[in-house]
Amino acid sequence: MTGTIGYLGPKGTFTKIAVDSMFNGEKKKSYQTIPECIDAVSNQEVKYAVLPLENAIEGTVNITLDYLIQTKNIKIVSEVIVPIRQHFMVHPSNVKTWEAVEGVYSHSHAIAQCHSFLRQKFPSLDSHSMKSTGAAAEYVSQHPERNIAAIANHLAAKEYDLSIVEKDIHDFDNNHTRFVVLHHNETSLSSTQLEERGQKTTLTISLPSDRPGALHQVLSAFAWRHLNLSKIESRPMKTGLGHYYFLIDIEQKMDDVLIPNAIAELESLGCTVDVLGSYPYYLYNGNGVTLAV
Ligand SMILES: O=C(O)C(=O)C[C@]1(C(=O)O)C=C[C@@H](O)C=C1
Repeated sequence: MTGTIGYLGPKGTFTKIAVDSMFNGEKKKSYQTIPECIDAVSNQEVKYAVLPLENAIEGTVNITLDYLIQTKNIKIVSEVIVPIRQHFMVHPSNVKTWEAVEGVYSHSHAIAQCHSFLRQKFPSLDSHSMKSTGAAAEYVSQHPERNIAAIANHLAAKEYDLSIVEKDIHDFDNNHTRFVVLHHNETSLSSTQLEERGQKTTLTISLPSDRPGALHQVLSAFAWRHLNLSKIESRPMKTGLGHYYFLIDIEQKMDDVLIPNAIAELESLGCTVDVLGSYPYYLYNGNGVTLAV
């Protein structure tokens, strides 16, 4: 694998952990926002982009999904699932006063993953949404004069010299995020560092309007072929109230018969189907790969 890899940075983000678990030795370039990173892979400024798609507590990262769907020339070529541990951190000069912080900074998904902790410990604390957890940690490190905190991971604490004052503040233990690797063609990408956990094919399906039972017919095209679905989600098409498309993950790779025939059946019902990718997925458990901080 050669070529630059784009990711949601700066240093110390969860996406940086994901990108390092998949790519070792390649040049990496951080982008401040998800759309900028998607544009970079679409314009071939970078070869691959790694971005968060779904979190076990907070659900889909809508901005990744929406841009992925709108940007027609990129596909999901691989996926890595990363455990997410959120910590509460402050500038070292504020360690003694951390229980009186006047604000908390983080990515909106990270704040949402720690909702119960924040509600119980700081019922009236202002939370500020930042472009990433890494950007929040960087901001807190640059403002020692303010008694503020960031929610971020242990690498961010190390990177920006912050002190973790409360560990593992996410509301549920089994916190994981799916990160997708995007590329401007359809060739799936295998990791040389991680063990494969399975294969998936992701489709978007828009239903014909005003057809009773259309969703039932869509699902039965998969059911009678014994195609196992691991996710179904609806998203607004942004063309008007009540207009949705469905995002479906099939738990197998694209084959020559079953999935193409299911798609043909859906198209004959008047559905529009797009394949967002057919790719292997991996679990990074923190072992076996040395992460470059
Ligand atoms: O802000 C980061 O560190 C990210 O990599 C983004 C992101 C997300 O968008 O969900 C990734 C994983 C965590 O779920 C929280 C934040």
